[in-house]
Amino acid sequence: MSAREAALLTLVAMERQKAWSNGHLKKVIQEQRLDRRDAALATRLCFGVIQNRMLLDHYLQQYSAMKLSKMESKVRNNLRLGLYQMLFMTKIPVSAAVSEGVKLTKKHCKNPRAGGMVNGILRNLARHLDELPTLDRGNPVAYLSLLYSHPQWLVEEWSQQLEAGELEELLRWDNSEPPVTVQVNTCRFQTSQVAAALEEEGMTVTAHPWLPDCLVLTGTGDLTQGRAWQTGMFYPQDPAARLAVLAAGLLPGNKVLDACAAPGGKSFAAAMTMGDQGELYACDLHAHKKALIEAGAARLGLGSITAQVLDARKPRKGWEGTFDTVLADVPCSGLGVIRKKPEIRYKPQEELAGLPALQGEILDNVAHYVKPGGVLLYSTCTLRPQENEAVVRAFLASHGGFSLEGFRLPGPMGEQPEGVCTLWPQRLGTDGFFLAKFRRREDHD
Ligand SMILES: C[S@@+](CC[C@H](N)C(=O)[O-])C[C@H]1O[C@@H](n2cnc3c(N)ncnc32)[C@H](O)[C@@H]1O
Repeated sequence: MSAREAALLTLVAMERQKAWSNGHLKKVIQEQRLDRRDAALATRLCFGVIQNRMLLDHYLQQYSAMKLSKMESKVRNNLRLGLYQMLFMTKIPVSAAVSEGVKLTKKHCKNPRAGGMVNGILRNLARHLDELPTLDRGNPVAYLSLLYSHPQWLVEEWSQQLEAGELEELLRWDNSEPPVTVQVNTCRFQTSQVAAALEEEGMTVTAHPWLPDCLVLTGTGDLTQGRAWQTGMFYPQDPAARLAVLAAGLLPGNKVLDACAAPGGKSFAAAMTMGDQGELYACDLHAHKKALIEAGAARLGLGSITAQVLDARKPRKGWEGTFDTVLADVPCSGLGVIRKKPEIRYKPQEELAGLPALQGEILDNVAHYVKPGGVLLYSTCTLRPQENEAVVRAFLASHGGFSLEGFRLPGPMGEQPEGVCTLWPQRLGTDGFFLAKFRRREDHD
């Protein structure tokens, strides 16, 4: 199977089965044994189409008599792949982008006329690539929305938080290629030892500019195949996710609850911060995810972690007031991690409406588990005030026993005296996160 075919099948699966791009693509790459070069090309094509879907569709629609929405999914996505290569992958000859698109359409589409249609539309576009109609700049939000393929409502929301230049930087950032960052398993290995092992596997390794024991990798291929992975030397995690744990100020011997823990990244970071000394309950609602946490903890050799299936909205007998720290890394809209999950931007806005209530419900319940004087750390990987500041305000208004407490983070974020902060990707070079640290008063029941 070619790289283009792998990308096409993933794009179609995303539309039909609501598959995640990354998960489905990895499966196809493994099943079809694509080599490193083809895997990289398939990934670039698939992510590129998702990242630019609105813009591609805007141009394609102007060159097609048939509505794109009425086309068979394989035809529509073949057109997108063809135009994406012409506009964004200038090293690929335009003729190859067209002919491969036509070939794949003929192979995969039921309608015998589909190949001819794809050929006609792509050839016509190829002839006019230098004179595509310019985008209307009349409405800046609509213009940026189309140029960077982000839904208009989202650009509108961010335009209320960021000035124009920064807003565009964020949108551009979302469509850029994310680096691979991993955290060293400091409980068992030195950072230099892990860097050397990864270099031996053929990767280029650099130390993260401001987060200790974090490595930035290029030329990775499938990380899980190497000895460094198999011996538990590291785990993949964005620096922002580790900051969310560092903000809590954990100490060896602490009793910690990670209430929404799967696949386990923050639990692993927490266990490492505590030198694997203490008790760490890593819980998640979904039974199948418990195994993911357990497998990760076993691979890393972290004995302090116990995984459990638990609904963070429901009281758990015997846990009231018993934890030094509770981490509430709640389910959210994920709009801070668009760079890694490009399709998350297209989630219908209505589907996000219930999230603040769910986040509030989880926070209300898990707050009971914090012992007097203990910490509750709220985090999301989104950049929407409704799921961030508004949830914090509502919590404070109904929990007189808790107040925000300042914390210090490594790197450019430094001191956070207010106890809340947004990690903006375009400023920090990380995923987008929101953190709030609450302390329960000693004298409050
Ligand atoms: C943002 S993810 C957590 C990521 C994780 N903390 C990490 O760093 O790897 C949110 C998690 O919350 C879980 N979840 C959703 N509703 C929940 C509930 N009511 N109780 C517990 N977990 C829940 C989801 O299954 C998901 O794994």
